[in-house]
Amino acid sequence: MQPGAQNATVAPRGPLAWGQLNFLHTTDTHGWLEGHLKEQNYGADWGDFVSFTRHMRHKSGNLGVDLLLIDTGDLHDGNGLSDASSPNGALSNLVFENVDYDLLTIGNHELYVTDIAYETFNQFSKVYGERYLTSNVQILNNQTGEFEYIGSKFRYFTTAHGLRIMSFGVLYDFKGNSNVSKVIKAADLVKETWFLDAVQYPEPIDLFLVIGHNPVRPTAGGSTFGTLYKTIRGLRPDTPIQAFGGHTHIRDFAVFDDKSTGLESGRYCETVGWLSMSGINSSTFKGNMKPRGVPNPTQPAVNVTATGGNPTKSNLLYQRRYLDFNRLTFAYHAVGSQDNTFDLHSGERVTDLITTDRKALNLTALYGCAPATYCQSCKPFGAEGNIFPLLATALATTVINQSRADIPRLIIINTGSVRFDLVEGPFTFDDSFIVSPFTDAFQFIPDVPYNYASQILGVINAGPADKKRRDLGPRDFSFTPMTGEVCPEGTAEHAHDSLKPRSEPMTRGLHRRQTTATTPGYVTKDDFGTDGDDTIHSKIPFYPQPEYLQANASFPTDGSEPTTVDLIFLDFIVADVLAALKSVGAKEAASDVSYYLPKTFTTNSYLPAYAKIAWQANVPNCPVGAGVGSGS
Ligand SMILES: Nc1ccn([C@@H]2O[C@H](COP(=O)(O)O)[C@@H](O)[C@H]2O)c(=O)n1
Ligand SMILES: [Zn+2]
Ligand SMILES: [Zn+2]
Repeated sequence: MQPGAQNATVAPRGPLAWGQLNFLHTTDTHGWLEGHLKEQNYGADWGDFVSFTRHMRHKSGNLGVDLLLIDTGDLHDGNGLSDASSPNGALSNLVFENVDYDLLTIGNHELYVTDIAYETFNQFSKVYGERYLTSNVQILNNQTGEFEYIGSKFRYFTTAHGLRIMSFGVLYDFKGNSNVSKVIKAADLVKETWFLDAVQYPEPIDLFLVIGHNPVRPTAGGSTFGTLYKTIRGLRPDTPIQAFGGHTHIRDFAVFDDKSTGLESGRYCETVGWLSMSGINSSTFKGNMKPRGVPNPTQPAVNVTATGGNPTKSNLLYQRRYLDFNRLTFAYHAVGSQDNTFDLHSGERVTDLITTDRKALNLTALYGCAPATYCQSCKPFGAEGNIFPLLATALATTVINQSRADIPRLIIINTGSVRFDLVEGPFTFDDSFIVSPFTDAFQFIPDVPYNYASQILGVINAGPADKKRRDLGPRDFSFTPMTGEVCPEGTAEHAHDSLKPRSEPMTRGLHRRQTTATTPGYVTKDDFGTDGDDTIHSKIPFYPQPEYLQANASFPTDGSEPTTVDLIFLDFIVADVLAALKSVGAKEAASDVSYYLPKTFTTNSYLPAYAKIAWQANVPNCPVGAGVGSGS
C-alpha cells in the first residue's frame, strides 16, 4: 500500500470456494497500480497484489488444484503512474510485469498511439512470450514491411495438474487504432483456417479459454464473444468454454450454456475477479476435483436471473466473486497459504518501486485545491456536484486562442474523455491524468453560422448509438458511476438492459466518513444472482450522462444570439462533428478544420490550467485527504 493510503474496514462475506480449476482476473487497470490513494475500498497497490497472487499460488498448490492468472488489457490512460511517462506505460508496465500472469491479451488503449503499440509489441509482449495472446491483432514489422501477430495467435498448454487447455485472446472489433496495427474482425477470424484448425486441434482439449478485451456478455453491444462462442460450440458441442472479458469496466458474469460462462472484472484496480470450477472431464487431470478444508463451487451454469432459468445437463459447478482491491480482502483470502505474514519481499519491492516512480514523475505536484467533489454520474447531468458544469466552465476559461478571444465560441468534447471523479482537496499532476488522461487536441472551424453550429451538440448526442463512438461498433459502456449516498431504486437493478452498467463502483470522498458495517460500493446483479460482490456494499446513485458536452464563451453579453461562432471540438471527435454539420445542411467540411490551439494543449491540459487560475488561492487552507500528497 502506498504511503497515506487507507485500508478497508469491511471484511469479505466469507471464504472463496476452490474448485479443480481456479482463476484470478484483472482487466482495464489503466495504470492504477498505485491503488486508489483517496479511497479506502481500493487502497491496495500492485505490490500488495503481487503478494496476494503469490499467496494464492501457494494455496492452490497446497490444495492440489490449478490456479490461472489472467489479464485482459487496457494498461494505460487513466493514472499519472502510467501516463506521465513517455511513451505512457514505460514505467508502469515494468511494475505491472511483476505479476506472473498465465494468459494476457491486448486492449484498445495499447493501439491508439503508434509508439505505445510498438512498446507493447517490442517490450511488454516479450516479457510474457507465448502467454500474450492476440488472436486478431497484428502490427507492421518495419523491417519486413509485413504485418505480424503482436503475441501468440493461440496457446495450447497443460496446467500443473494436467488439464489440457486451448486458449485465444480476441479484441473486440476496434476501429480507432493507428495505422501500424490491424484488428481482424471476429467474423473474419472465425473463418480463418488456423483458427478452425486450433478449435479442432488433434490433441485432446479439456477446456477452451477465450480471453478478450471484449464485453463478456455476448448480447452486449460491441461484444464479439457471441461469434467466437457459436463457432467453437458448433465444432465442439461438449467441451467447456470459459470466457474472460473487459473493456466495459463493469463487473459481470454471463451464462452462455450449461458448460460455458464468462466473467468480467471491472476496472482501475478496483476489482479482482475470482472464478472457480469443478467437473471438467479430463483423463490427465491429477489434482483434486473437490479440494478439502475449503468450500467448493456449488452453482451449475444456470442463469438464475433470467425468467425460468435454463436447464443444465453438465456436471460443471462454478463460483464467481468480485473481490475489492484492498489489503483486508487480500489478506483475508490469502490465509492458509503457508506464509505467516501477508507482505512478501517481492510485493514490498514492487510497492517501493511505485513510490520511487511516483516521486520521479513528480505526481504530487499541486495545481490547486478543488473546493468540492465533482462526480461523473452520482448526480444528474448539470446538477450541483456533477462534474460536467465544472468542466464547461474550465473549458470556457482556458480554451482561448488569444487572436480570436473575442469571437463567440462553442467548445464540444466527448464525455468519454473524462475518466473519473474530481475529488475535493489537492488537485495534483496525478489527478490531472485520473480525471482527463488523454491528449486529444482542440480543432475548430471558424465563423460557422450559429443556426448550424448550435444544432451540432443535439445531433451528436441524439445520434444513433452505433455512430456515437468512433472506435467501438454498436455501443460503448465506458460511462461508469462513481459517487454518492444511496442508489435510487432500480438503477443497479436494470442489469439486463444492455445500455446500463451492471454494477456500480464505490464512492470517492463519502466513504471515509462511514462507520457502519456496510460502505457504499459495487452492488452487482449478474446471471448468478446478487451474491457476487465479495464485500457487501450499499448501493450508490447512478445517473446516465450524455455522450458530449458543450461549453460556450465570449457570447454577446446582451443575451442576443451571435451570427457566427468558432466551432471548437476535439480532434478525437472530428468525424462525428463533420457528419453532424453535413446532416444539418452546413457547407463546412474537413478542409475547413484546423487546430484552434497548439496541439500540445490537450484534454489533459485544460483542468490544470483552470486549477491554476481558479483554485490556487485555496491552497493554504486545502483539506488534505487521506493519502493525498503523501506519495512523495
Ligand atoms: N484518445 C482517446 C481515446 C479514448 N477516449 C475515450 O475512451 C473510450 C475508450 O476507453 P475504454 O477504456 O472503454 O477502452 C473511448 O470510447 C473514448 O470515450 C478518448 O476520449 N480519447
Ligand atoms: Zn478500459
Ligand atoms: Zn477498452
